[in-house]
Amino acid sequence: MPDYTRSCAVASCCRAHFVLTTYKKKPHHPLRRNLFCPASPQSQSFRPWTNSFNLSLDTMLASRIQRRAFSASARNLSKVAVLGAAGGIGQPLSLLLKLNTRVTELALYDIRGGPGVAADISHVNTKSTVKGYDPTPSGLAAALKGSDIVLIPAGVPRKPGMDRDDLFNTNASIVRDLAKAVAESAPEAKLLIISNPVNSTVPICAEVFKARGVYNPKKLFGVTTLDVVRASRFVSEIKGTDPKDENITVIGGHSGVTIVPLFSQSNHPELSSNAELVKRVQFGGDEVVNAKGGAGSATLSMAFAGARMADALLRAADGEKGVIEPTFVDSPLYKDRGIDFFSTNVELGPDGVKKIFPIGEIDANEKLLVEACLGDLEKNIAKGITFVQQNPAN
Ligand SMILES: NC(=O)C1=CN([C@@H]2O[C@H](COP(=O)(O)OP(=O)(O)OC[C@H]3O[C@@H](n4cnc5c(N)ncnc54)[C@H](O)[C@@H]3O)[C@@H](O)[C@H]2O)C=CC1
Ligand SMILES: O=C([O-])CC(=O)C(=O)O
Repeated sequence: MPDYTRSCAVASCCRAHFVLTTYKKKPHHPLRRNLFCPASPQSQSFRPWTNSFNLSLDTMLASRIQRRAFSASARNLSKVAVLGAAGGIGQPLSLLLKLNTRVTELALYDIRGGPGVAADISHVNTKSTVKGYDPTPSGLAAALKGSDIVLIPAGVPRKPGMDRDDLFNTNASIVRDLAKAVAESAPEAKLLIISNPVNSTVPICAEVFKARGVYNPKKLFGVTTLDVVRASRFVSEIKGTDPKDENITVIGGHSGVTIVPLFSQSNHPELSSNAELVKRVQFGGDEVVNAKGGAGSATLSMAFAGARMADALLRAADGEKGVIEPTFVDSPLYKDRGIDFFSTNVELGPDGVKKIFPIGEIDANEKLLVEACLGDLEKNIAKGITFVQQNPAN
C-alpha cells in the first residue's frame, strides 16, 4: 500500500516551494495580487490587518498554502453570531464578517432591525449564509445555537462629556442578559465583548458564566484591538512610516489611563516620553466622540478592529500557528494585586487563549502608567463583579 499521507505531505511541500519560487518573481500574478488586495472577495480570507504582523511574502505564501492544505481536509464550518448587529458597529462589523471566507454562517441579532440588516448583507456574493433573528428569547437562542464565535457590540455609546464608566448603568444589564443567553445556548462559543465599559462588562460575563458552571477563561475576550490599531496609525503619522511596520503593544484595559501603550518596545523607544502621543492613544475614543458631536462613538474603526479579532480566532481555530492579538482576558499577571483581568498580547489557539505573554521590559515612564492603570482597573473590575452578585441574571 502506498503511504498516501506521506506522499501528500511531500507533494504539498513541493507545491509550496514551486509557488514560492515562481510567484515571487511575478508581482502581478493573481495569487500574489490577492495577498495584497484585501478587498478582493476572491481572497482566501479577507484580512487587511495581516500586514501588522510584518509577515514576509514567503511566510504569507507558505501559510496560505498550509491553510489550503488544511482546508482541503479538516477545515471547520464556522458560525459567527453578532448581538447588536443593527447598530453603528454591528452593521459594518457584520459586513466585514460576510467578506471573511472563514465564516460559513452569520447570525445577526438585535432588539430592532436584525432581519433587515441580514437581508441586506445576504445579497453580498460571498458563500456564507446570513440570517437575521427576531428580538425574542427564542430568536436569540436560535441565533446563538451552534455558534463558534459570538461578538457583542450591543449597548449604548458615549456622548461628549461622558467617560466609558458612565455607560455602566445601561450596558451592564444588557451585557449580563446577553451573556446569560450565550451561557445557555452557546456555552462553548468564544465570546468577544465590545460593549463598554469593557473593563467591567468582561468580568460581568465571567460572573454570569461562573454562576451557570460553564465559565471557560480561555474563551472570554474583551476586544481591545482598536487601541493597537490606533497606536499603530498615530505613530505612523508622526514618523511618516507605513502603519503595517508599526506594531505597538498596548496593555491594561480599555478606557482612559487603563490603556497603556508600550512605545519602549516599539521601533521608536523614545516615543514613550511623548506625553501627547501617549494621551492620544489613551483618549483616542474621545476624539471620535467629540467629532461626532453626540451621534455616537467609533463605529467604523471599531468594526475593523472587531473583524480583525474575530479573524484571528478563526485562523487559530483553522490550525494557524503564532496568531497573536492583544486582548483583555482572565490573566494571571496581576492576580496577586486583586486584578483578575488584564490585556496583553495573547497567543490564540483552537480552544481560544493558548498563551498569555507577560508585559516584558518597560521603561520608567511606562512603569508609572502601569501603576495608574492598575488602580482604575481594579475598581472597574470589582464594579462588574459586584453588579452581578447584587443583580444576578434571572
Ligand atoms: N471595545 C471597543 O473598543 C469599543 C466599544 N464600543 C462600544 O460598543 C457599544 C455599541 O456601540 P454602537 O454600535 O456605536 O452603538 P449603537 O447604539 O449604534 O448600536 C447598539 C446596538 O445595540 C442594540 N441593542 C441594545 N440592546 C440590545 C440587546 N439587549 N440585545 C441586542 N441588541 C441590543 C441596539 O438596538 C443597537 O442596534 C457601545 O457600548 C460602545 O461604547 C464602541 C467603540 C469601541
Ligand atoms: O470611546 C468610546 O466610547 C468608544 C470606544 O471604546 C473607543 O472608541 O475606543
